[in-house]
Amino acid sequence: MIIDGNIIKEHVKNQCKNYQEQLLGKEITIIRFNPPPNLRNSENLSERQKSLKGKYEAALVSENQKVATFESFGVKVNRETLSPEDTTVEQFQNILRNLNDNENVKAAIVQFPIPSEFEDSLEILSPEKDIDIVREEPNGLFSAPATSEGVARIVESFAQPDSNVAVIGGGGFIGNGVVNYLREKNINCFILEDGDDLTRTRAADIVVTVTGVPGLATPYILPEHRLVVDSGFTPGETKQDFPRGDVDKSAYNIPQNITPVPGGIGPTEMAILAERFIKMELGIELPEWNYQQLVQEQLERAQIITPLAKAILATTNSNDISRSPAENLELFVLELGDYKLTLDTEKNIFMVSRLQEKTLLIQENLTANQIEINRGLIQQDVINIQQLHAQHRIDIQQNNQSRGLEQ
Ligand SMILES: Nc1nc(=O)c2c([nH]1)NC[C@@H]1CN(c3ccc(C(=O)N[C@@H](CCC(=O)O)C(=O)O)cc3)C=[N+]21
Repeated sequence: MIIDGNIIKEHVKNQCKNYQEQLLGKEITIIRFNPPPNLRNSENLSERQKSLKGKYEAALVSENQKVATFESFGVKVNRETLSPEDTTVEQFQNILRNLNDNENVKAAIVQFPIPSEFEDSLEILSPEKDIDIVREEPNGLFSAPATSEGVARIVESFAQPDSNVAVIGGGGFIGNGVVNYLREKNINCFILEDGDDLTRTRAADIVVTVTGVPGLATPYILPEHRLVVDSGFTPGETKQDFPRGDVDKSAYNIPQNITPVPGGIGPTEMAILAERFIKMELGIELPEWNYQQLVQEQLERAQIITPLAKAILATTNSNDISRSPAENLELFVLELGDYKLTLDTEKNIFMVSRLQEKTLLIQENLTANQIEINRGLIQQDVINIQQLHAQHRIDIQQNNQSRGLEQ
């Protein structure tokens, strides 16, 4: 199974939306450095420089994801983007002091990497605003970065009592956080580093990689594992290239379960940050999720909704069904309440989407009789579709009756 981190992200975001009113006026600031000038022109860069440049690019990708996540439940995000050559250490320190003093700013994240001369100044950030533990010090609320917690929570979703987890890159700050979280949960683990004999992962049933070395874990290293969690994220060299994780794509068919890049730990981290903000600001711990349970829940919801939605579309007067684009004879579209129901008779696919957010909730391949996408379905969707279906049946009956009277 390819693990879908967006199921977790949607689940948590939907819960956060319930607290939207209480979060009104609360802000988070994200500070990010542009790459230093020597990395900006892409020619003649050493491998090390290319890798560092990739990390600066990843910092922007992840900032954009954080902005979208927090804004989805009404938290305002301030972006502070700094250029190393135009920023003195003193200016950076003042930015941190100002946000410490700003009562509306409840949390701050400094995106890594940052040029080394600014590192010591991170200490200035108020511990109680350090949602991602960028100061590398536990703050009484959280003990490690959100990424570490995300990785550990996925492992927890799949671990068995006798599991043994190999953490490649476990000596780094994020890897160390993973190891500490796992030990807190009494899950056995051991540490490997890039450069060690990585076939030692064969002693483990679960492998975690947090090295940021793209393609490090190959089929040779991963013969047979219950779960592989890939926390690497290296953007493609050109905009068209996909980002790469630590696990080589050729190994994707080997483990029973794997977090893909993109779509795995990245979105999971966003969910953790959202949970943390709720905990910091409202003192509320959202209920713990288990990935496999979330998938099961989504499937159950989709299985209730799909036949009802299909029945509605099948019995709707063809005058009420549109085609988009208008001339498309294969596409039947019905907008109903907050939803859009689509039947594509060419591809033989039935789809349920949420109208406002344009998110695809369910996609059923009618030929294979298989529900393929089901993320972000909430219990309210089930209730809404059940109500729409019931109302629709009343409408049909009334129409039939009135037609009967006319005859
Ligand atoms: N203080 C700090 N904390 C971080 O957590 C941190 C950081 N600095 N510096 C940069 C790295 C990188 N990182 C990512 C997080 C999410 C995605 C993510 O959500 N990616 C999407 C893809 C998004 C897209 O491709 O547009 C995905 O994997 O599906 C990517 C990268 C966090 N980082």
